[in-house]
Amino acid sequence: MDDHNDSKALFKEVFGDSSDSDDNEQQTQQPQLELEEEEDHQNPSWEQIKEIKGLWLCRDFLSPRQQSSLVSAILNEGWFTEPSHNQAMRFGDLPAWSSEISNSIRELVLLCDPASDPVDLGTYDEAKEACPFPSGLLRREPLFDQLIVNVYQPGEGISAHVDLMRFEDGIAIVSLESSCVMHFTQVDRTDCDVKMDPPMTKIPVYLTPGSLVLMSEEARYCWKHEINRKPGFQIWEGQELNQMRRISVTLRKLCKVE
Ligand SMILES: O=C(O)CCC(=O)C(=O)O
Ligand SMILES: [Fe+2]
Repeated sequence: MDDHNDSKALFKEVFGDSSDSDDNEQQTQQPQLELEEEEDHQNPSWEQIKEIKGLWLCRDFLSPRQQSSLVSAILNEGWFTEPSHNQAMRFGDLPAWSSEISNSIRELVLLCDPASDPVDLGTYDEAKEACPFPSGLLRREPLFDQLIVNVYQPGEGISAHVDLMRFEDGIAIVSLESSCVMHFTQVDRTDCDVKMDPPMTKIPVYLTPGSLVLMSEEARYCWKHEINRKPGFQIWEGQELNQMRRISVTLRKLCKVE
């Protein structure tokens, strides 16, 4: 309990807290990840991975200060006290720091969501293509209700997979600590006829600490993602990456059960 409160306080200190701004206001969820904090100014910019529809990267989603605060909040949860504990999964009511991330993702994507700017309807389709998260998904409540935190020691990664179909479209991954290369390969399915030349190309995506990956549509359903941290696989710009511990936070939404 105390640990939880400590981490909440720590997170508030670094990320700000809008809940005590006006006692008379209804307790509404406000975006609290102040990504444009004064002395910790970040300028988050989106990069579309052009080979993979629906794959977006925001390289400077969290500032170094926000990253260390988030790492502390995660470690303060007490989920990783044993070296053998390397994954924690939570459903439903997620920790405050995780809601902060969700709010921040929503806020950041809304800044370039064509549906929130009806003026330029002529180019709506183009603008939709250029949006990091489909509008329909962005408006769902909650945006995410499942959380996985993975802690990888050097050499450890995750094998190629498509996330389970029990999760809706629209997945977010925040990277912390060690940089890594995530590789994407096409799934071998007839309903995923993604045109690639040559067809089995592996697309590497460099994930730096503080970056955010958003996967939807083809990226989520038609491509596997993997992180192979065995020697010889973590190469970026011709250099083998120096590996340390890596932490990732994955946010997803469970499909509704009919
Ligand atoms: O650790 C990561 O960056 C990816 C995690 C992941 O793909 C998953 O949990 O499904
Ligand atoms: Fe995954």
